[in-house]
Amino acid sequence: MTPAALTLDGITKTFDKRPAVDGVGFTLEAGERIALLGHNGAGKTTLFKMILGFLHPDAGDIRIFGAEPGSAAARNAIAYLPEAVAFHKSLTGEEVLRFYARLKSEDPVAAVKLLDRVGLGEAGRRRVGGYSKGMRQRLGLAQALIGSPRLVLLDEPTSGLDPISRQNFYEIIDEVAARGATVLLSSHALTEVEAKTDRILILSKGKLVANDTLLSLREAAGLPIRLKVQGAEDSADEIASRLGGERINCRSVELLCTPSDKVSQLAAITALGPLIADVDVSLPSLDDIYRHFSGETAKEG
Ligand SMILES: Nc1ncnc2c1ncn2[C@@H]1O[C@H](COP(=O)(O)OP(=O)(O)OP(=O)(O)O)[C@@H](O)[C@H]1O
Repeated sequence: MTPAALTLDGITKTFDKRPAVDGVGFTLEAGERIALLGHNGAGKTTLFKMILGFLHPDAGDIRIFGAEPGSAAARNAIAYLPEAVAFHKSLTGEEVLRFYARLKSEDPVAAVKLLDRVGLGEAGRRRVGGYSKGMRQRLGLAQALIGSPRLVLLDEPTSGLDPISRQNFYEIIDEVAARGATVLLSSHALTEVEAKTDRILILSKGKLVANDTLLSLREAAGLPIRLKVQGAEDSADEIASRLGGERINCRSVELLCTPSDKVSQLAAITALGPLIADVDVSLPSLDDIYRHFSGETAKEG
C-alpha cells in the first residue's frame, strides 16, 4: 500500500509548560490542497517546523511518505516556503534559484525557468534587494517548487501579494496539485482559501478542532442560512409580519433558517408574489464556520 503523503499521530509540543501543539493527528493524501487555519499563536508554524524536522515533538509520530521528518527521503519529498522569506540581497533572482537548485542537487537551468512560472521572468537578472515583498514571495514560491516536490508546505504564502498575484499563485498551486503533489498552506485569508482548497484543518490553541471539507464543516456547524428578502415599495413591514424575521433596513427583512427548511422558506417567500422585489441567499461563510469551531475551544479553555 502506498503511504500517505503526510501522517501525524498524537503530536504534542510544549514550550515553557504551555502546549503549542496538543495531540494533533491527521492524514493528507497525494494531490490534496489543504488549508491550515488558526489564530495567531494557534501552533501552525510549530507544526510545520516539526513536519520539516527542525523541531522534535514531545510526543506522537510524524511520517512523510512513510519516512521520518528530517530524513533524506523526507527532505527530498518536501518543499517549504516560510512566512517571512528572506534571500541574500546582492544575488539576482536567477542566482538565488541556481543556488537552491545546487543545494537540492537539481538542474539549475530548469530551476531558472520557474521564474517565468511565477511571473518574475523579466526581473530574474535584477538583485533581490530591489524586489518588492510580493516579488520576494513569488521568488520564494519558485524556490519551493525546484525539483518537483511531492509535499509542499506554504506558511501564509499570499501575505503581501496583490489580488492578481494571489490569483496567479493559486493557479500555480492548482497545477502542482494536479500533477499529484500535496499542498498544505496556512493562512489567515479565509475567504481566499474557501474556494481554493479541498479540505480545511482548523487549529485552536494547539488543538485540531476541525478537519473536513467545507461542505461537511458547514453541515457539522449547523449554522443558519440567511435569506435577505427585499420588499417592493413599502412592503417590508408586511413581509416581516407574515414571514417573521428581522427588519434590517427600510426595504429588507432578514430570515434565518436551517438547510432542511430552506426550500419551504423560499416557497413561503415566493407565495408573497408582488410584495417581493428580490431574495438573496447567504450560506455560512468560512469566516462563520471558522469562528464557530475556534470559538468552541476558546470557551472550553
Ligand atoms: N521557540 C519557542 N519558544 C517558546 N514558545 C514558542 C516558540 N515557538 C512558538 N512558541 C509559542 O507556541 C505557540 C504557537 O506558536 P506558532 O508560531 O506555532 O503559532 P502560529 O499559529 O504559527 O501563529 P502566527 O499565525 O502568528 O504565525 C505560541 O504561543 C508561541 O508563543
